[in-house]
Amino acid sequence: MWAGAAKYTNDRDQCVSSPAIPEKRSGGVVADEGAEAKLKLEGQLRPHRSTRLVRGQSAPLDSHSHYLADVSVPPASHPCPDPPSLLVERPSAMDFYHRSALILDALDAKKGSVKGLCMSEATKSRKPGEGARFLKVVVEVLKYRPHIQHLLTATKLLAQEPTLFVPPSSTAAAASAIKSGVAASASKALKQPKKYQKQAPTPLNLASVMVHDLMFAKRGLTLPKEHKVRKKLEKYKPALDKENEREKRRRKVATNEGLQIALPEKVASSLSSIGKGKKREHDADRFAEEAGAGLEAVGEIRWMRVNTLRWSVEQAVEWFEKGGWEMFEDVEEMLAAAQAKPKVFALDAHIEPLLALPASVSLPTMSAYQDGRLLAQDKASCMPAWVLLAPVLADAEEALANGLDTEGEEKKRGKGLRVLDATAAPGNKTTMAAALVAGDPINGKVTACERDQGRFKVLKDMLKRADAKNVQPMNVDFLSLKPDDPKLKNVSHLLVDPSCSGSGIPSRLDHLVPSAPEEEQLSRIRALSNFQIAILSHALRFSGAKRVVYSTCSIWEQEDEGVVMRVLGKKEFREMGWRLAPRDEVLPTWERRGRVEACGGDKDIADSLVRCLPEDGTNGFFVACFVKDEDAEPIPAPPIVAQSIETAEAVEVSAEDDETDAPALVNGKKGGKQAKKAKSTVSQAARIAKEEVVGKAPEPKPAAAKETGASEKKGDKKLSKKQLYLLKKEELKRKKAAADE
Ligand SMILES: C[S@@+](CC[C@H](N)C(=O)[O-])C[C@H]1O[C@@H](n2cnc3c(N)ncnc32)[C@H](O)[C@@H]1O
Repeated sequence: MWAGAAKYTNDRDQCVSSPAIPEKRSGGVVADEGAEAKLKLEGQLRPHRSTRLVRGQSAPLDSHSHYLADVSVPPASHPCPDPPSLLVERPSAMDFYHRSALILDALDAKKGSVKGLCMSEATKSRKPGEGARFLKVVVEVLKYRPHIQHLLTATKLLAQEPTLFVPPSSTAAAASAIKSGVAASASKALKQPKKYQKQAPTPLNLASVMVHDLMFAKRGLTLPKEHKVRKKLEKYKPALDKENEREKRRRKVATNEGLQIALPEKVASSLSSIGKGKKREHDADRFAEEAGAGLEAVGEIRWMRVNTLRWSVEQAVEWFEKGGWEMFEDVEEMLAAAQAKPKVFALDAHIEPLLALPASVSLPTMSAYQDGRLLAQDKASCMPAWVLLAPVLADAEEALANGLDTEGEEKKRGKGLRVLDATAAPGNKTTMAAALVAGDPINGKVTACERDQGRFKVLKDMLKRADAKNVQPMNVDFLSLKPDDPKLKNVSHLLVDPSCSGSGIPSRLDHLVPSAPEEEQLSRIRALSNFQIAILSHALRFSGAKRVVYSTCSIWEQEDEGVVMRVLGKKEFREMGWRLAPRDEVLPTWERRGRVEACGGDKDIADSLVRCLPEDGTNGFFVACFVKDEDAEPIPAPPIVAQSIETAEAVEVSAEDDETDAPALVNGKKGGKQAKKAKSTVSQAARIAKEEVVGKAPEPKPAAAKETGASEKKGDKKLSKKQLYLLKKEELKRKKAAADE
């Protein structure tokens, strides 16, 4: 292990907050004051040195003390350079409501998907089952949200109780803004003080979560009976009930469920099993984690990867057959047979360690899933590691078969291969790559980079679960690694699966959140594609790199073929010998390939690429494989595609988008190292994206020069209305063509 790795893997880990406080649950949310008292008795809680709301900002417990618990401040000498969540030490009874409302705020600000944000919030405290509980509560609130907002308006609850949902340190301006009934100005007023505001949910969302529990949760509000907020809210119950009944009559529905936004049946049924009973908590967490990564069953198939670090495909087949499962060679046949017999499975035709089961299969009952011998991973998500490493595996087998097992021939069988996963969490592709290169004859290693601290923890959990001992995880920004670092010179194979829009994942529950205006979406996608180009370009610069696989779970051309064409358009990479691996090295029998039109009409380029859509039984996905041949003539510049001349734009993009995952939050609200790092990533992305057909990225101009560089500035601006119109038209044409197919 090299020194840098140790720094990143160990130091930060020690910064985890004090042990998670067990909670006494009484329903959907948490009431943990009893637990806290118990812990105090047991001496597990650090004594409260000072009572503050935020670090360095003292605020006596005032009349709002009902709202938030006090927070103990770590001693000045605390070794942690980056103290974790400001709420961590002593969550109040309101904590779960508060954090659920923060998730709703983040959703409203388009900072991620429902599942991704729930998981990301849960990783802050790492309580078992918390991700699933957030998911359940947030989805329930979202389903009722329009109705709850109606109730709040009709009963004037927010206006009459201006401080009830406002954190204690908020200014009087906030209170008066709320009184005026304008939620937007209230939340604007809450922007002060900044540090605190970072942790304060908007009153509207906090009220929505609490009114949801008061009105629609089976066990009602889970605050202690004497809690001031509970007592105040309960006074409004008769008025809320009255309005609720009136609304049911008006909408001609008999039950409260009739007031919800409907969920697709599949999503509803998978959610209904979450959090039922303590036994299922672990599974529920896993559900949320997998859902966050877009790994839940798509359509009729549940894809399961045999984790060859713990098991072999042969052992898996034997295990299934012993348990009365019938094996099929063909997935379609298996699905047909599943109508009559649920215990059926099939071997996948494209990816060796992959099995297909009926989507109805119950994972909690499957011991091989519980102990990590089988991992739930969508087929498309297995493609990148397979495409990256299948040729090495084939070479190794051939070399062994031909007796090339001597010292001098080791290279030919891939011995000691070094893989680098640039953007690794939650670790599905990392663990698959690790499994493919582990043990004889390759004995390879994987270095896994993950920039986000919370997601890094998820990555480490996944490595443990998969028993991936040949992986070196690093909590680091991949862009900060030096491609010519001598310690990384043996890295020959890279996985680049950067944050993307996640538009290929059909079950992200995003229909519960109003979609962003189109222009906003377009600019977000442009920013994402610039970021993706930066990460991919960085990977191609690694001195020992020979094969680089780029993938997204997006279906947008701008993030898929668009990125590939813009990278192939760079003279720098063509001169290094980079090109796309031909179809026969990239899942040759997979039928859906790149879009010819998006590849400037070049059929060979399109043929080298793999696309997946939900109708293929997978998530929407895209895979491209770059190979370097330094001895061959550089490939000619590819055709220029309309979108490839889109100008780069340092658009601020939201980060913890999903597990599915977007680049880190760069909206100026996120302070500290993380934000600075992220900001540098995005501006670097924007700068690199400016390199078009030739040359290096221009050095950033001094501020004054920027001001006067009018013509260049023009090019850097957002798309014109005409460009937007053309893009939209193109998109409609494509959608129509896809529908006709
Ligand atoms: C799409 S996810 C990767 C999913 C992963 N490959 C898997 O299969 O489980 C992208 C991840 O990259 C991380 N990321 C984004 N920018 C990064 C950077 N510059 N360096 C390292 N990690 C980054 C995000 O935090 C996110 O966890």
